[in-house]
Amino acid sequence: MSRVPTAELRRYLLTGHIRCRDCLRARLPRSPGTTASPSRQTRAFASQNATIASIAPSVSAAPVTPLRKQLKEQAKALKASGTKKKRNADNQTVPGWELTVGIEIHAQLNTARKLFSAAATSFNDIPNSNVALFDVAMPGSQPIFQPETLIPAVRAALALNCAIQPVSRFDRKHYFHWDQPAGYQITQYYEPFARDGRITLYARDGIAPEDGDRVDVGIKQVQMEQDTAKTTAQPGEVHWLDFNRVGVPLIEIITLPQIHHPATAAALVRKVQMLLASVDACVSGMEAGGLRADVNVSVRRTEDVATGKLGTRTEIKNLSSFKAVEDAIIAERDRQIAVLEAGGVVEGETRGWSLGSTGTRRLRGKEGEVDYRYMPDPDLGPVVIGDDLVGHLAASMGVLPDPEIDMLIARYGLSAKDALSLMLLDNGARIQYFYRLLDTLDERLGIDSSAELETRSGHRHALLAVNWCLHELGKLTELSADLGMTPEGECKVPSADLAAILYHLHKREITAKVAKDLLWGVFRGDITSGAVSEAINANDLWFQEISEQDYAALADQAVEGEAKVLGEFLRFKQGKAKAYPQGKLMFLVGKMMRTGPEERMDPASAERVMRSRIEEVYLLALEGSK
Ligand SMILES: Nc1ncnc2c1ncn2[C@@H]1O[C@H](COP(=O)(O)OP(=O)(O)OP(=O)(O)O)[C@@H](O)[C@H]1O
Ligand SMILES: [Mg+2]
Ligand SMILES: [Mg+2]
Repeated sequence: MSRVPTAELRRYLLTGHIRCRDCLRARLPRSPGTTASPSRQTRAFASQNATIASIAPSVSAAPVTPLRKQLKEQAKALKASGTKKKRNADNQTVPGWELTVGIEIHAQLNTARKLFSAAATSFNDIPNSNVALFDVAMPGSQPIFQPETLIPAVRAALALNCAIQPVSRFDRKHYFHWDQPAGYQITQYYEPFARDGRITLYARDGIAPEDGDRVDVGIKQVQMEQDTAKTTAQPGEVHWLDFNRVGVPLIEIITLPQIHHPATAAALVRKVQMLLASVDACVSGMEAGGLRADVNVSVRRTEDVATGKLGTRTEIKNLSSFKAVEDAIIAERDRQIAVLEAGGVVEGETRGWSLGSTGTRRLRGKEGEVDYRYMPDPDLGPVVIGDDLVGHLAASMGVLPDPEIDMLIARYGLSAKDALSLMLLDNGARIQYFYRLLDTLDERLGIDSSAELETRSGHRHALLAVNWCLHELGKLTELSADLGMTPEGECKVPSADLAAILYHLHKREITAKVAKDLLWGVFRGDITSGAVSEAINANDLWFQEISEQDYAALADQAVEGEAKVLGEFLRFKQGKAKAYPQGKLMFLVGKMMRTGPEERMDPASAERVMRSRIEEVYLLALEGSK
């Protein structure tokens, strides 16, 4: 992130004095490094507030380390410590105990304006450039509810099967922290705009096997509220603040305490992300910070389940990955059980979790819990949502994830796992890319995309497209920067260019190896958009396959001296071995590929010819000689 230009904000925050009338305009640094060390005043402000950090409800001050790196370091540390962690899949239950979890999910709504001001909600702009006077609580400024924020909010609540409330209200929730200039957050709590929802999770969503085929989790309510400023911690107790995020509309989705397994909790958050993306309600997913989860955890002995009374809950705030949700719940469950088994009591408290840790850590206890002094906001009237709006949004909602996954499986022959991955990647944009790619591919292959593709060969090009969308595009991001995927489903590899590559591959006009090289060429910009075929021409990359006779000759050569290997095929034919020796077959194919002109050979053809030579020539000869 670039440096936060503090000059204007400092003036306001420290002296209450501000010059500009509308938005706070950022000033670019005069030269790099000139303002890198913060002024005494900023330091004073930061340290004065440092103690407050420990009681503030949300501080997103963690320095950003790539997830992959964090996980690697975590694995290394575990290996070094000699402690082998139990796999999460084997750690869903503890005999004699029942776990209960309720989740609060905060999601940034996809709107152009903030909740109570007309400032833009763009996050990639220069820090502190999208800040209206109300957003920094300028005395005299007032909230102006932006009705358009209701559109994604209501769509999200409908996707969660909630009852939309005709009248809802905003309250002030008071606490003091630097990321909240007014000293209170405007939120709905007592009269939210949506209640009584439900989310259904299936086995394919990744719920714990103990939950069977499906589990329903109730949604207590969905409320609208303001986001806080973004804090970036710097060395020496200095914090940089970006007020672009202040006042951005959020929804808080609160589930009932009806989840009993850690994997099911993670699956619920994943599904909520997918649902919000499918109705276009949310800007980005967890990996990009658009979704954050707080998990509430309690345990009770199985013999106490019949009493209906839950154990005391603790809350772990601000989890930012699905894995963190599952890991933190497991760690907290085990901690609570250990406390109770040692004869202690679980205290209601707020706890924190950082990636790679093995336990949750206490942030504040119940006695330290802030009294939020909720009160109705006198500057805001009730929000009235008419049936016409609800009806219109319900009618125009589009396909939700479950029917879409069903369709992907039935129509294109995808596995449930691949369908789910496609839906989740790039917060729903990867599947849009897949549809664009498939449309172009269908058109080039002359396939009527509206017709049912029931045969296996009908699925073949779709499966090829899925495979490349998931795995080959995925490989590009492993080694290099991101794909630059837009919400509409276009990226650095235009779908039309990938369609051209896959068209030639599907028609067996190029090899898979050449196709992969072309993909890199397009990604790096070496091949300009629309010029895939020209690149194949220019570099003489067309596949000129050797003849069947050539393949047969290579097969004969590969089989020479391999009597023992051929014996394995004979054993299978005679029923002495149960499984076909596929590994041995591929060994022989490998030999063929190494001796022949690889760029003119197709491994699938080599395999086919080798298999038929074994069956029709060599085995007959072997049988005859016995
Ligand atoms: N005994 C319990 N065990 C586990 N979860 C619980 C238990 N009791 C309540 N919960 C869950 O705790 C969550 C409470 O969230 P809610 O937003 O209503 O209150 P809060 O956490 O006090 O407020 P906030 O954190 O927003 O200031 C819900 O998801 C609920 O299901
Ligand atoms: Mg809450
Ligand atoms: Mg909470």
